[in-house]
Amino acid sequence: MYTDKAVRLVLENGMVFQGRSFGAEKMTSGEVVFNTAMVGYPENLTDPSYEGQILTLTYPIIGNYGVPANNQVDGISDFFESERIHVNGLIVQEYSREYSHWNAVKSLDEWLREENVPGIYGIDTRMLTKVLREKGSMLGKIVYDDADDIPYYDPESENLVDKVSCKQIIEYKQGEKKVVLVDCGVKHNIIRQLLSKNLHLIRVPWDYDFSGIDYDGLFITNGPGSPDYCGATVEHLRKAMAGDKPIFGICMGNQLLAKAAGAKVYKLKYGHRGANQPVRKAGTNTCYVTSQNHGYAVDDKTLDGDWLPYFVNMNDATNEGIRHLSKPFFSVQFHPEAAAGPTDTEFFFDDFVKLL
Ligand SMILES: NC(=O)CC[C@H](N)C(=O)O
Repeated sequence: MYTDKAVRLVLENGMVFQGRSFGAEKMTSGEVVFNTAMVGYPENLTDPSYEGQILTLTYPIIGNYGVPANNQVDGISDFFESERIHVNGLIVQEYSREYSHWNAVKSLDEWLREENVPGIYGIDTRMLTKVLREKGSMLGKIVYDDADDIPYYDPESENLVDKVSCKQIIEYKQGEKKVVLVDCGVKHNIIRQLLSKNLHLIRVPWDYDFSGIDYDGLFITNGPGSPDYCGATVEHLRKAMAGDKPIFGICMGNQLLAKAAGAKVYKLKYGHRGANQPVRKAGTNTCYVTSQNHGYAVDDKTLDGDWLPYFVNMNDATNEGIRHLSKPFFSVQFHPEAAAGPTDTEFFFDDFVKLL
């Protein structure tokens, strides 16, 4: 049974939200962010880009479809986005004790306890989200009424990419075309997508100098925290950009490609996290609904003349992708692999394969 103790969510601006615990019986701290998707907690909790964050789900009833089994083929899980839960804590309005789904094998509460991650329910997540939208993302902590306080933890005080990237090269051999995947904290659905295109994937750590590999294309993954920690990746990308082999980046990959191109990246007030973020292809009226999870954005006004903005967010007009004018280099800030979310932009994987 879940812990169900009186616990508090405390924000760095002093606001306190009273709730009750589920999941692991443990206090926690991190950056409090919110995701507006209605479904997708198994994918979101295991997305490495959420490392160190306390995730608020704005959909008011969470847990009612349980959690799937962690079946894996070659280390790639069927339904999760990595090997473990990456959030430091989970904030929900109502936790559904009952669950029912064809592939559910356990409750969300059981899974959180197994992975030693605390949850808090009974929080007015609409009010909390309004606070985060007005004041910006904030540090926060989940603390117990009957225990000593803990300090705030700022996930941006350390290199999170180094924590979640693979530690050595992993090869997935299938087709003839060789793609180097620079792993900044890759979501498994990116690997599933690329393998479904029959590629020979060589997954390398974020700071690996891949220039010695004879590859056909380069892929830069998503990843947690500030892109400023990934100077090594940016240096390697710059060297690759002197040639003309195709480069495709997603999310952190967009930010790192932009930095390699000389542009600036800044932190958004509260980020984009959800499954219905509208983007428009620059210079057209073509729009897509996308899955997103990012706190930083590229300042595309700082791109030099060889680069163009590729997509624009229709809510706040921030950059959602860049492309090179003449070379086959492009990246998107949103998630074409979805997981969770709409698959409308999955065609980018085919676009990339056609360039190889
Ligand atoms: N999903 C991602 O790759 C996120 C990139 C980066 N950590 C950000 O928050 O903007």
